[in-house]
Amino acid sequence: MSAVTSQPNHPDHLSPENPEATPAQGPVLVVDYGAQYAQLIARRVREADVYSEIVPHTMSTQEILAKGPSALILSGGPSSVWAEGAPQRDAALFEAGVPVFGICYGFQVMAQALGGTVAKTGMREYGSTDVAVDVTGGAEPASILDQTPASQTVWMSHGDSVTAAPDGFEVLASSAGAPVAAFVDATRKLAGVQWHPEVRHTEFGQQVLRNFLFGIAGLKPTWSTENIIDREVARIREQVGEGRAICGLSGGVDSAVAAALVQQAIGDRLTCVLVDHGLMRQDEVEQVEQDFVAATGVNLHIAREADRFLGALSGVTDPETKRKIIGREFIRAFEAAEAQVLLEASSEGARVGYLVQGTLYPDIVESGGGEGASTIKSHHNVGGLPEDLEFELVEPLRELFKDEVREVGRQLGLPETIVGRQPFPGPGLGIRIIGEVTEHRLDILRRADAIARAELTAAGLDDEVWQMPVVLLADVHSVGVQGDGRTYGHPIVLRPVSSEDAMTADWSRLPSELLARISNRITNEVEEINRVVLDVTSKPPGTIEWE
Ligand SMILES: Nc1ncnc2c1ncn2[C@@H]1O[C@H](COP(=O)(O)OP(=O)(O)OP(=O)(O)O)[C@@H](O)[C@H]1O
Ligand SMILES: O=c1[nH]c(=O)c2[nH+]cn([C@@H]3O[C@H](COP(=O)(O)O)[C@@H](O)[C@H]3O)c2[nH]1
Ligand SMILES: NC(=O)CC[C@H](N)C(=O)O
Ligand SMILES: [Mg+2]
Repeated sequence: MSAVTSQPNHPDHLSPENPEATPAQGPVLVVDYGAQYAQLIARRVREADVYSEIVPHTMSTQEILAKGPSALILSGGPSSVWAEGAPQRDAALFEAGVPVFGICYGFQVMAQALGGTVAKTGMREYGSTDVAVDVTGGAEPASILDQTPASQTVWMSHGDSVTAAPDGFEVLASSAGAPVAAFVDATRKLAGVQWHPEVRHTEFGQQVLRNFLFGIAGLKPTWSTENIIDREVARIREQVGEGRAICGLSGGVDSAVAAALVQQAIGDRLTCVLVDHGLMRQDEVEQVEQDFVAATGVNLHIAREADRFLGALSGVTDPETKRKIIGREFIRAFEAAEAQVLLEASSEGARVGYLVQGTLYPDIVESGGGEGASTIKSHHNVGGLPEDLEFELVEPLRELFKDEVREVGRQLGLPETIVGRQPFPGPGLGIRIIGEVTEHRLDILRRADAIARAELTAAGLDDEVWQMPVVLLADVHSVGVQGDGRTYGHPIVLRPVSSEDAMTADWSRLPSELLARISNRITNEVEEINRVVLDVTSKPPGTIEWE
């Protein structure tokens, strides 16, 4: 399951010019109904050594079958099967003899197409959910729940539920909000689950997928993989040729790995640019400047642009507007840095042309870049890019997830202090102040954040916690009593989460002594804060960042 054993969703791999990659067994096609997780499903199938790629739900049944799939997986999606214009599927797809597995919306589509019932029961389930497996029935010879326990915790994200399975199906499991949570018709090789087996937080998810692929569909693990590093270095060389590139470098994992790959491809024709947008954490810019260059030897230019960003953000409170402004100003800052970079490289008059970004697949899908996927939030480096972008983007990691990127970083020899670093969003503290972003509010948040981070580190929990945003509720006040006097200060939110790829997350159960220490220190040392609250929401339904 390492980065180097995963394949992107790239049609070239199945093209006739690439006979080596053309498997005797047709691909498992993931029909994307606008899911956040379609790419994750394809990745999990490939991790089971079966080739998989994604097709849009707008493809007709005939077109899908013409691709010769060995099996189909219908993904989740934001629609309700009852909504007008909701994507549907005719029964022909299920009658073609090709094994089909439905996940969440795909499960509901399958149930509806074959005569089952889907209803809005009013019982919605998001995040961790208990399901009871019906062990009495136990579909023979193969069930998708083989080798999983009678009671298990899965991750759900649904409002509609299947209340009656179609004829010929056996109901395998139920939950409080999903009377039919899994079903199978082993004879017709059709099966489905209401939950998400593809996310890491679903404990037996990979087993369920394997049960479908090997037990129900009878596939063989024939897919072997190629090396991501070799492939990406070759792609970058082809794209950039003899040109020059700048890389937006934040000190985070993704840009560090992207920079290392591009450096391997084009050497010192790469210059890294760290934009100090005034939204960084305490001492962060200085730290990246020293430690990063020492560890990697990259050519680093620091663009000091706090005035540009804070000016543009003045008076803005809407999260998407903030994100778009930050995305635009990042590009303006890179353009301004370009001239300086060329001057330093004595190539005035030329153009850099290429901008390297550490964009990952989750940034793209959350920005609404998947097939029919909802926009959850516009990541500054994707959905926040301005229309008049003149750089050609170089994004060697855009098909990968964070755990894969960390693995690539390790293979490239980057130190653990960089590849193990907790993520920090490009828009920085700008999306952790709920309300307008001002110098004063940034200063409050920076001081509180520094305390929380120092205490987490002192407790030795940096590796266990994926990240811990500290969020300032700048427009909220609450009453307190300090030194026998009344205060009317701001609350601050701690959002520690565990995750593997940021697609799903759970709130971290931090020791209460640690929470007490953080709360005590922040309220004592940061005058403007008189209350510390803990966010105990999983993703879904929450996201990790508040904006
Ligand atoms: N302050 C910054 N200066 C320059 N580029 C930046 C900055 N912040 C973010 N970027 C660019 O935006 C991309 C996306 O940011 P993101 O935070 O997702 O990645 P990262 O910072 O590299 O890694 P991590 O997820 O570990 O924080 C980065 O890879 C980088 O190319
Ligand atoms: O570079 C980034 N630019 C962005 O605009 C952005 N928004 C969220 N994040 C990070 O992405 C991961 C998932 O975050 P959410 O659960 O809040 O969507 C978490 O790790 C977030 O910190 C961002 N990173
Ligand atoms: N994640 C999903 O596929 C959700 C399916 C559908 N939109 C529901 O809420 O039930
Ligand atoms: Mg970052």
